Amino acid sequence: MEKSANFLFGGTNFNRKKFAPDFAKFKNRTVEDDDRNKKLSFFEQEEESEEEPEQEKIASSSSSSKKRKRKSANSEPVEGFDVFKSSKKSRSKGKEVEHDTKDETLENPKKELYRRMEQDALSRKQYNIHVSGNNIPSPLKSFTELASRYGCKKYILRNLAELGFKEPTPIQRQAIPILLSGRECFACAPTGSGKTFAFICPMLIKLKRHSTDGIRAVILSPARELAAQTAREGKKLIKGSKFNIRLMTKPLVKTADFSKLQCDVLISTPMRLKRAIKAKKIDLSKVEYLVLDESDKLFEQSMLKQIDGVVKACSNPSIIRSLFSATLPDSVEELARSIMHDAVRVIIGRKNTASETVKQKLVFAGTEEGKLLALRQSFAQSLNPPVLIFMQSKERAKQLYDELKCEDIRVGVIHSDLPPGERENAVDSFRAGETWVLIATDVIARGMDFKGINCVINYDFPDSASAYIHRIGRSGRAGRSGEAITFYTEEDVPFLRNIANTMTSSGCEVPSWIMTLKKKKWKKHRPKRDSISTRPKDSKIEQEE
Ligand SMILES: Nc1ncnc2c1ncn2[C@@H]1O[C@H](COP(=O)(O)OP(=O)(O)OP(=O)(O)O)[C@@H](O)[C@H]1O
Repeated sequence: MEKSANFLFGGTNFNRKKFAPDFAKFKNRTVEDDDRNKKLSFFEQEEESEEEPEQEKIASSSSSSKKRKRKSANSEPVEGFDVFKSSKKSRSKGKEVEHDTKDETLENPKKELYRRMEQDALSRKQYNIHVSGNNIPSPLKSFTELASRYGCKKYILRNLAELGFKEPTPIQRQAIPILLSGRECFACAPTGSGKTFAFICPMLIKLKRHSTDGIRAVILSPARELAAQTAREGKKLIKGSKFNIRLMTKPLVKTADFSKLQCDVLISTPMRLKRAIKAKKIDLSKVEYLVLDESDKLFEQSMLKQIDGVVKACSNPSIIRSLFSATLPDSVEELARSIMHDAVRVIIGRKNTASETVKQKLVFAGTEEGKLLALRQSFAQSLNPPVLIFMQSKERAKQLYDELKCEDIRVGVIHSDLPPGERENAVDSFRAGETWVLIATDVIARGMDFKGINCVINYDFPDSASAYIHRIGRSGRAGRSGEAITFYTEEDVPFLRNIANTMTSSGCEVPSWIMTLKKKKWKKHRPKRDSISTRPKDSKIEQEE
């Protein structure tokens, strides 16, 4: 027993001196404090009585402490203080009570704190949650805790239930309480593990209700399709409320009067938002929440300038920023640490690994012609749609589409040369099952949640390990199983080892000769490849003439 306790608290030494103010909170709690809290709850009940959660609004004190309270060591939500809140709640409702009573808590704050720490450690171990930072809030046990701990409105819980979500995913268990307690965070969790709701849910709970005060939350996504998907997912969660979630579209940037626009949450790509900022069309000074989804992509050189512009425009000093991705390079972590305030780091499982629910295979195709033959053969043998095929460039995506479009396969294509409407159609038709095979560039490699993709084919070898992780992560989402096939030619062999490492760390077997290859440092591996065609060269010449 003692052994397991040592294990759980390995490296953790409770510093009573450091947390003296928090002990004082336990000791100095008075009847007035209780009354004050009751008044706050009542005030909130008056405002939105039909939506008010049944359980006591523990979060009222934390929401009133919004303005940079996290800067003060005294007011930070230390774990002991959380315990205090939940014991108060359990007295009032008699629910979720373990065995703590007020007296016990007051007399034994240290014991209580240890108990909570032990529970948190067990829970984090169970869900493979790794955290670092100060005073990290306990992971959620269930969605209902959102009401009991944070005063979440009923409609959100109802909508989560309607979506069929029975319990929070590991990233939701930990990231939601962190953001709800007013802390900044950067998080890395596998593809398809529910990161979207991990940041939308706490945002809506904290914003509480629709307001005419202007934009209060911004979510940045690196691609239009992902921004549109995030807006759609967010709207599922606000059903039954007056919240306004808006997607920044081209017409909106051009024509909208943002000073009059009803918008609580704005979802945009960095480019579109930067344009609106530059044209002085939009005021982001009241933004309380900023989420950088697929943060490592957003921090790439091509987007960094726009991100910088948006971060600067969100000038509210109390802003809470968060970074989410399935891949978190050390450089992004460093950047995050330097710009964020007292941020909590959350990693689910092992950092930068592929989803374990995807069966991964490497296939040597020899030449470009060999790839096309292999693809046709596999379709002829067993086409199990939906299938997503990734290409290294829009030119190659067009070429493959031209090769396959006249065959019996319902095939679509998406790349950045297509007009927005056609891009949207390509995604919608694929979602609706009208196209079985979607040929794509990396524009949809990240974040896109197509239900039940059976197979991802990396027709062209990905240009980085993170591209590989995101591409194959379009399959095997939300616990489902999936498959990923990666074609390679001689040119790709030097880079096999990097993919092989990712494969083995997510439980897939890799031929031993690949593991003996030298690891190569890669910078965007996109070799010049022969064009895609199986037509005999002579017939091509005839046609060109
Ligand atoms: N608590 C939950 N229970 C069941 N399903 C969930 C839960 N939360 C989210 N999902 C579903 O899981 C799927 C993947 O979620 P999401 O798109 O947020 O993944 P992600 O972690 O952002 O992936 P990626 O890294 O690819 O962006 C979605 O279909 C979503 O509806």
